[in-house]
Amino acid sequence: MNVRKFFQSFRYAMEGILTALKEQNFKFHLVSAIIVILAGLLTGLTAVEWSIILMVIFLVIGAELINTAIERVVDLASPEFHPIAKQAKDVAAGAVLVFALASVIIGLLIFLPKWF
Ligand SMILES: Nc1ncnc2c1ncn2[C@@H]1O[C@H](COP(=O)(O)OP(=O)(O)OP(=O)(O)O)[C@@H](O)[C@H]1O
Repeated sequence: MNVRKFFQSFRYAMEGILTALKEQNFKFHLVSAIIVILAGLLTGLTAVEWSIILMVIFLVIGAELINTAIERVVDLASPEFHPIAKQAKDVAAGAVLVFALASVIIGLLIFLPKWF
């Protein structure tokens, strides 16, 4: 195993995350994640509940990263307006929305019984 190459790939992945950080939607997901983690700390969650909450947070952020990558590739391949380019971007955005909706439902299922 080439350790140097492994760490270089890690650095590139971190650069990708920093690039996506400039996206408004990515910032929104990060702030939401911080609020949910603070709410979890204040509420008190079991290990299983923390695992589920952290999993959905990372899934939404991962989906947003893939969405940003798709946006960039579409912009590169189709700088001019094209209906297929629109479909690609909108479907990718739809995927993030599906993950985000699932995370909201899961969050409510975990937090609401503890609060009320
Ligand atoms: N090259 C394109 N061809 C066709 N439709 C596009 C193209 N670029 C963006 N769109 C569409 O225009 C709408 C608005 O896109 P907008 O520019 O606000 O965001 P985005 O391009 O999807 O993301 P970002 O601005 O973060 O790169 C969306 O429905 C998107 O799919």
